Amino acid sequence: AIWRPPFIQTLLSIWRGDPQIQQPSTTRRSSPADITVEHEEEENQPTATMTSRDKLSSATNRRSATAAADRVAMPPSKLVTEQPTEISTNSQANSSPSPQTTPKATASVQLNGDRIPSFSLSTDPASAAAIARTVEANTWPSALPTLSAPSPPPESLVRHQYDRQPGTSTLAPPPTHSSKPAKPSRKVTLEPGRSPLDWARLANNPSSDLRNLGPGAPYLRVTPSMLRRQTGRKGKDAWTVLGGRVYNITPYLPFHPGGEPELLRAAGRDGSKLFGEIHPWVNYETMLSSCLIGLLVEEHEAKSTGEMDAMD
Ligand code: HEM
Repeated sequence: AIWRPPFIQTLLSIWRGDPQIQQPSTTRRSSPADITVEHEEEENQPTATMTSRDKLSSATNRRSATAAADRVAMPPSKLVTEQPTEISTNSQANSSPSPQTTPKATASVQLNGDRIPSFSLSTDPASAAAIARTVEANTWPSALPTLSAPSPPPESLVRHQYDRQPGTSTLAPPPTHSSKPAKPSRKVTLEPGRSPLDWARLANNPSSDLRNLGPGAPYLRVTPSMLRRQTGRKGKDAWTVLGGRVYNITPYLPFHPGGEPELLRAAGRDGSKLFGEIHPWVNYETMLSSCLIGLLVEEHEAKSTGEMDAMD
């Protein structure tokens, strides 16, 4: 083989129309084998004047000479020889097998001025480390969107939106005095004709004897012993004491909104405290005026019906 300067060989290759020489790729690794294949196809065209041995010898000499010249003339790819320091230091990761099975994006940082990373699919285990170090080095262009996840909403907003307590809707009207009381009602369903108006009509009828003492009977001085016998049982009327006065509550029992058993709790004794605990606003004096028996007196004070008339 005749020694020729490298640039001469390069010019010859360009003149021959070798695509590998005319359009060198910056991303593909140029190897002498690649170029040799091109020449091999070209040189394998047989001629009539060459023997098979001459053709073999000629082709071999040309290939070796061309490959040697290309190695000198064509600098290796920068991606192969000029790896960043941080990537080349991960040769240990290259040698050890990685359990990663899915392809990962790899960063190849070009050091020709613009530090814009490019990515390609690869199973190289050093790629992840290269990406991480590239990001840490803040080489991302500012125009590219970041991959950071949006921050979650504040805990207070989540709690107010999804954990609203019943009855606290912002659409509900503000609480007023017409709202139901917290204590459940203990009223009972009364029989027809037992309404407060029915009671008022009956109580104001002069022909009604709600005292059950006979027509024109005077007011009585009632002793505690007399009161205890008026329990509403064994055919006797139910008397109670409200504010020192004795009333016959027997005719009112079917009209009592709280039910007869409730009203009978005060029968035969002083019901003032019990009454005041449940409904002190009720005007019992007016409602039971026609049921008045007399005054509660001490045991020795009960003398005559004449004194009972003085209660008026
Ligand atoms: C002293 C024994 C009495 C007891 C233990 C008693 C008990 C009750 C109870 C438990 C209620 C239902 C309260 C509710 O949850 O709404 C009630 C209602 C009522 N009671 Fe009595 N009561 C007594 C005497 C009387 C008397 C003497 C009168 C009148 C003559 C009366 C008139 C009423 C009225 C008008 C209501 C309805 C109150 C309302 O609409 O809020 N009670 N009573």
